[in-house]
Parts: sequence; structure tokens; C-alpha cells
Amino acid sequence: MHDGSGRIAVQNLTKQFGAVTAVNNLSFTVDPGSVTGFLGPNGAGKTTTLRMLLGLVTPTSGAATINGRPHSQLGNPARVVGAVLENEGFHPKRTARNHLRVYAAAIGVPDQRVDEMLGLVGLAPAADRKAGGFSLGMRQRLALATALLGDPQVLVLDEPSNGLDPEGIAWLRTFLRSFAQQGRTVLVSSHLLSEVEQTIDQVVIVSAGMTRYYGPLEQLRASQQSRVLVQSADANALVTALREAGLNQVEPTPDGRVAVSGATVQQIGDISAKASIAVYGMQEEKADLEQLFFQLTSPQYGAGAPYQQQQQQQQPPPPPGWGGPPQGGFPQSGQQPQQPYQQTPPPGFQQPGQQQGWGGQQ
Ligand SMILES: Nc1ncnc2c1ncn2[C@@H]1O[C@H](COP(=O)(O)OP(=O)(O)OP(=O)(O)O)[C@@H](O)[C@H]1O
Repeated sequence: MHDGSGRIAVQNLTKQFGAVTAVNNLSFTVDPGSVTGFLGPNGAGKTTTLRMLLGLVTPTSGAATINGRPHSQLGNPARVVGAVLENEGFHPKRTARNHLRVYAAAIGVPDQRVDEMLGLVGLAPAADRKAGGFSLGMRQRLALATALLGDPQVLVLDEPSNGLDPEGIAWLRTFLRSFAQQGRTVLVSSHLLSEVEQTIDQVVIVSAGMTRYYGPLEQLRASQQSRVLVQSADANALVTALREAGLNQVEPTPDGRVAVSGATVQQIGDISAKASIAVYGMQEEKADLEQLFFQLTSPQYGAGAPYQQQQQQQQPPPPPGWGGPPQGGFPQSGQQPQQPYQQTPPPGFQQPGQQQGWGGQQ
């Protein structure tokens, strides 16, 4: 039997569909009591990974386990893991209640739980309507009710906010947090960090099938460095003065200002006053998390990406993960975000692969 831990473990997981490497040596763990966001752009390999975890796709190599076991060895899996996957198929002529009753019978759960779950996901008023007439959001709610029927210890959700209205998204957020607070495990995929940012504790960011960041969301947040943009009478003299004062992250910007990281407005003001350089304005700028996410994942689609398939690390960066802001730095105002990988990637990163093609078979 399984170990009952509620832990999800993905170890060196790889899936090849013909010439396409959908998932490339991916490793991470999700512990009970937390909500982990599984994030990456379209085609990053999220769904394939979740399908391997749920026993729906066979890995080419590596392992994905829940409670220390592959899905096929979980005994009564619906009692261990509930899943909401994309494009969930419901019999169009069957009502929501009947759909859940059929499923409840199959996993040995009393009918009473069907109505409880319909109420929980807000579908009680539509319980006797046919699923074929449901909106996307209603289908998501029905899929969640189905996943919860077996009172599982672990929830795996693939893009669950798709189609949900703002109220539904807020409800889902609260629900997932309280589910995790009961000591259960939640893994939720999304291609939008902003969509899950308020829900998750830990984040696994993937791009081109590989881990780009794995660790606490707080740490990713803390890694965002702010910078100060200084408008002065003499940018070159200011750069020299700041560097001489021991600041090493000082760069002139194309618009004639000086960008300074790792120093406060007050420190910069004091140094420029001491060097008798007039300062006309300072602006503090904070890189936002969404932009950082974009920078971490954009090489997947960067045509002619600046570096391609250099040596690949065999292990993913271990938590707590990543230790600094993107190498490409902050985008200049009015410019496109820079590719973060134009220079040597920070330690702990896996290299992104070349953009992968379409097609192939399972
Ligand atoms: N059955 C399959 N046969 C061939 N290629 C596949 C198959 N399933 C997935 N792929 C390919 O594997 C890669 C990863 O796809 P996957 O659906 O796992 O990504 P994703 O991160 O879930 O993307 P999205 O956010 O768009 O759902 C893509 O290049 C996709 O075309």
C-alpha cells in the first residue's frame, strides 16, 4: 500500500512524443499542507506532467508518485487523489447530479455526498440540468465536484480557473487554501502567475519541459530587486562617484539617467551631494513578479533564443531555488523586456531547450 503521506514526488521525469520532448528531466516535490503552483507558458509540458502523475500517460523515463506510489498502485485512487484536467468529458445528456451519482457509485461513495459536493461548488441550482448545456465555468465546477467526491488527500488541478467568473476564481482560491490548511496537498497548474499568485506557497516554473525555478513564492518575490533611476546634471560623473563610493550595480540608461541597484534613495542622494552633482529627480522602480515570470519562461518562444541547448544540468535546481534577479536586468522604460538569458544564466538554472515542434504520438 501507499505511505499515506499525501506527498507528490516527480523525479527526473521525461516524456518524449516522437521527436518532441514534452517533459525533460523534471523533478519537484509537493508536500501536504501547501498549495504549489505549476506554472509555464503554453506547451511547457504542464498537462503532460500532470497526466503522467495521474497514470494517463506513461513516462519515457523517471517517475511521478503520490504517497510514494505510482498512480496505478494506489488501490482506490479516487480516495487518494482528485483531479481536474483540461477538456474533461461529461456525458452531455446526463444531469450534473446523475453524473456525480454514477461516479460516486463507481468509487463506493454514498449518494448524499453528491448533493454536498454540488452545494460546495455552487452547482446546486443547476443539479438537474444536462451537462451538455453547461458553460465552461460550470463544467469546471462539475469537474471539481467530481474530483472531491472521494474526499481525497491530494488535489491536482490543470488550469482550474479557465472559464470561471471572478466570483468563481475568488471562491476557488479560498477553497484551495482551506483544503491545504487541513493538511492536504494541492498542485495547480496555470500559464498565468497572476491567476494563482494569491493562492500558492510554492512554485514550480517550467519552460520547454524543464524546471526554471522551484521554491517558495516568497523567495521569488524577495529576489526581485528594486532599482533607483536618477536624473542628474552629469550622468557620467554620477556613475563614477557612485562606483567610487562602493556601489557596483550602477549603469547609465539610454535616456540619460543612471540606474542604481542595491542602494537607497538616501544613500544615492548623499553620495551625489558629496560629489557636488545636482540631482533633479529619483524614481524607485520595482520589477514585478509577472515580468519576472515572463523573463524566466520567454526563451521557450524566443525565436533565435540567445542561447540554445548548452550543457543541460541533470538535476533541477534544488529548493530554495534561485538566488537573484534575471541577468538581463530590468527593461528600460519604453522598451521590450530584455531576454534574461543573454548572458551567463544564474547558478541553479537549467538551460532552456530549443523550441519544440508539434506532432508525434504518445
Ligand atoms: N499526445 C501528444 N502527442 C504529441 N505531442 C504532444 C502530445 N501531448 C503533448 N504534446 C506536446 O508536448 C508539449 C507539451 O504539451 P503540454 O500539453 O504538456 O503543455 P502545457 O504546458 O500543458 O501547455 P498548455 O498550457 O497549452 O496546456 C507540446 O509541444 C505538445 O504539442
